[in-house]
Amino acid sequence: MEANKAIANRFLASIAHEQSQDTEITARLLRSLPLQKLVARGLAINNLTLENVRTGLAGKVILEFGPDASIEKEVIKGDIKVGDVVLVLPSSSKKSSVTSSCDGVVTKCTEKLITVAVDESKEQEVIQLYSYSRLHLLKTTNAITYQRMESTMRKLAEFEKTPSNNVMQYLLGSREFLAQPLANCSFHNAGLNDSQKNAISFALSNDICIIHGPPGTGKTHTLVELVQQLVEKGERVLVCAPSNVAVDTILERLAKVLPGNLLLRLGHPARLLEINLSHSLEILSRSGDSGAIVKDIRKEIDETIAGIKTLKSFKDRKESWKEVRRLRKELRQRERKVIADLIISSRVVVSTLHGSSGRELIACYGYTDHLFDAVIIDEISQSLEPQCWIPLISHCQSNITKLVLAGDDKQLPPTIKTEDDPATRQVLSTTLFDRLVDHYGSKFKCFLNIQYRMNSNIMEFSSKEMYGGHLRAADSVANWMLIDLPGVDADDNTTVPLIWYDTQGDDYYERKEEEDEGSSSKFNENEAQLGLFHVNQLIGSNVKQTDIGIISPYNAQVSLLKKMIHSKYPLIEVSSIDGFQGREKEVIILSLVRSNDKFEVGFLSDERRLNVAMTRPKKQLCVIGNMETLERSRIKYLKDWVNWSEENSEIRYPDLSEILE
Ligand SMILES: Nc1ncnc2c1ncn2[C@@H]1O[C@H](COP(=O)(O)OP(=O)(O)OP(=O)(O)O)[C@@H](O)[C@H]1O
Repeated sequence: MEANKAIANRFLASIAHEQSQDTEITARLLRSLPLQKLVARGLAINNLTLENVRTGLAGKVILEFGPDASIEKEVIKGDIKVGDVVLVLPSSSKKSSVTSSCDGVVTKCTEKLITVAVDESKEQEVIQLYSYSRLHLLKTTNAITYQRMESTMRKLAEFEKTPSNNVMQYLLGSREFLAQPLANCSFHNAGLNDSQKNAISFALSNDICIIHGPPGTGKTHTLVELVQQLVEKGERVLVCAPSNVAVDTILERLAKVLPGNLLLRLGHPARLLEINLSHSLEILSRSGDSGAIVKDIRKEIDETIAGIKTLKSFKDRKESWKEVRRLRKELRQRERKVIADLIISSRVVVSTLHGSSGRELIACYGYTDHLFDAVIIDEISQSLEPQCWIPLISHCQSNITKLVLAGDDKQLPPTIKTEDDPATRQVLSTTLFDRLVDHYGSKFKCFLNIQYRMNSNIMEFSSKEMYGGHLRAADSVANWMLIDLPGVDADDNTTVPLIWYDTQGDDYYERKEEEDEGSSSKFNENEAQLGLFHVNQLIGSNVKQTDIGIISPYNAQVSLLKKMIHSKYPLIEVSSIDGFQGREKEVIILSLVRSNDKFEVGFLSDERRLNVAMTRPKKQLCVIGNMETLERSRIKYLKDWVNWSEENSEIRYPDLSEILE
């Protein structure tokens, strides 16, 4: 079988399984937990009122919800965020009628307002929602992301022979890689280090390149310079990442170095930073002359819809809907042209991987044959491989001649929901980064070897175990400690980069959360007390709350820590390790939780998760955990970590009675 069909078929089966698992897990939770518990788990937002309905871009209606003022002062967001798919339901409705609700995508989520974009075809359901005084949102499975991966894989399978495009051939493993001599390059950013310069020159000279950037090594820095260089060469670039957060990070940096009119952000402008708003396709399409006409039509539609609410007779409502449909058709035609003009006149388009197959972009091929020369994908190790194919397959008409992938295979992989099928897990957890390195070795991989985040002691174990000892700390950070922060006192807690509170002994036994639908997590109360104890000491030494982060691999421990810490220190960030990937703090307290006689370590056995945890702090890492449980587990990485820590960190043996005083 041809390589394209083999890859596509492998993923098609896995995507289908993953989607069914994801849907099943969500459905089980929605079925079995009452609304209050769903809210407590962050899966629902209750007590909302529908305040406004307006027309969005590309056939979407935007529903604006606010908190029901008689019950809540603000929207209790839980885990619901921009990009999530939600069901909108009347608060009075029985769970059994969930299927008849209206679904949409969250486009904005603040304390005062949450907006949901629904398809215009759902207009009847939207009108029905108007008659309910109180509504709630339920987080549900995002079928769209699966559909896009699936249709991309189907298109990949349809190629009758290997495509002539070089980039595709590398991805299919059907082309030998021969590195080209490095182009001479004059860099805009004079401060780039040699490994960054090398990566940029390599990417400019070759069709394909992987930029391997361990934590804090300036991946984004490097990509920004690369984009500048490509634009100067006259190339059109599509920059993608799996999440909106990652996309916005790179957009913010690009906006500082590229002329505004060359840069365009696809997707909802909801969470864009102020500085990025001027690049939003939606905002730009509303300005200028053609934007003004489009705006007028939109206004007319919104007024007509608002009027429908007040109409009593079915016939009048039907007539008004007919008018809305006519206006929408006109709006779509005008909008399409305005949007295509904007995209074609830009040089760099930034979007999520899924967004790269959006209607707005694809419609441009009605006006031009060629949109992009180069595709850059950031956070490749957090993307499923089928996601990475989306920009390439959606724009195969453009005949992409360069692909640059950036990421780190030693940090957390994409989340996979499937638990019951190891084969599916294996297929999906192998990222494009892994597969290419497996096939081509390091032939087109460029390693960034200087990190600008951590004191060298904090970095050392990670460098040795995960990066072959090749990572170095920049001089500017190698020796920094908490005492270097303005106003911080010099004492035992601020002049040490690595601290371990060893909790071996009976006082710190782990406990299991009460079994609930879905899962049961672990927690360790006395470890949490110890976390609070260390925080008290740091605050006593004048370290700011906002400079401290507390993380743990277990959600139950995160909840416990939040309760304990936030009542006293509301500005300290408490998070799961997974939720903290890509972030940093001056000091990180890591609560490991596991402490048992069987030496079971659960989540701790994933070395990539621990690697993320230990590379978040800049000036101090404080680990709270039972060294014996780790040392006597069967996991070599954990044994090595304990042995290394015994030599290289300050080990403290807490006296619990003093701490609990
Ligand atoms: N050549 C350099 N000289 C000085 N500082 C640099 C250099 N390259 C990167 N930095 C700094 O290092 C920090 C990390 O850079 P950046 O955010 O680009 O890294 P990253 O690899 O994308 O980060 P992450 O680990 O979160 O993925 C930033 O504060 C950046 O300013």
